[in-house]
Amino acid sequence: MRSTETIPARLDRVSKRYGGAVALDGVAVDIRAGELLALLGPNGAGKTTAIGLLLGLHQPDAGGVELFGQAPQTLAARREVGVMLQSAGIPDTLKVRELLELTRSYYAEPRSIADCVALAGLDGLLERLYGRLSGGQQRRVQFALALCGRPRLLFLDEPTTGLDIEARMGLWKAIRELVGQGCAVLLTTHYLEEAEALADRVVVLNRGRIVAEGSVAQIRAQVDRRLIRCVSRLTAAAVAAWPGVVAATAVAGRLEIVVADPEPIVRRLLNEDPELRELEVQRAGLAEAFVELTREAA
Ligand SMILES: Nc1ncnc2c1ncn2[C@@H]1O[C@H](COP(=O)(O)OP(=O)(O)OP(=O)(O)O)[C@@H](O)[C@H]1O
Repeated sequence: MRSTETIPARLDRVSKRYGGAVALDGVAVDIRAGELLALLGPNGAGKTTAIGLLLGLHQPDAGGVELFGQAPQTLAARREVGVMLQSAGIPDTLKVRELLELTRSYYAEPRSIADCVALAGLDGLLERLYGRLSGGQQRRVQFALALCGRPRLLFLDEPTTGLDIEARMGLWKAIRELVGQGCAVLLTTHYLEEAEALADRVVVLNRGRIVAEGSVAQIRAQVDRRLIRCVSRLTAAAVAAWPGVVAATAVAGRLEIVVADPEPIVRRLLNEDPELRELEVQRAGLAEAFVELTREAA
């Protein structure tokens, strides 16, 4: 049998139902040290359930869940884990410094306050009450609390929601630094550019099943599509019905058309609308692949 002690997190053919609803159906994923795994999927795909199982908050109906080769409820395993969830439940009436000191006290070898401040971008916030911070500042405090115990496994559930661009870039840099130090990270995000920027590996869940898995480049190649953009009087609904068009949408006054083979569609576009402007063709990104993968599976 393969030793699993060095694998920070493992879901081994896990299934979970809530009454009649299947939340996860035979999902197998390992998260390795020094790897950032992005778990993607539309609403209801099973991402939160997967995190809940790994945190020991729920029991699977079938299959196994391990943290560092142990049950997720084990104290020794939990001490290796840092968590930043959507709902934080952090007391409003404590100062940022007090929150950090309290959380650090649970761990054997916590990071220094100065390191936490630097990694999470908390300059000038230590003496402020948590409840009086802006949403983005609170998010950064939550990140600091997740990493202050020097975890070997970090769960980041939509960590940059509500952050401005500068704060988001700062958080990405800190996440890369932690991964570089060997930390394993499970990231869920609705920002596909975040997965493109950070993920070593992507797992796409839909309706409780893995529908695609691999590097960002592999997922993108699995759905090798081109994205045509233009300004045109043609409607998205009309273009969507053309043979060879995978999807067509109107985005901010432009048509965005996903296709496998761009030339015939470009020809037809120019034929049907000689006034068409600002034509661009590019390789489709993770976002387009993701939409198609989750739609195919549905
Ligand atoms: N406590 C619960 N009771 C009943 N059904 C639940 C419960 N928790 C989750 N489910 C169902 O299980 C499925 C998976 O939900 P889950 O929250 O894991 O999805 P998700 O991928 O995290 O979605 P989102 O992106 O919306 O957060 C959904 O159909 C959901 O309605």
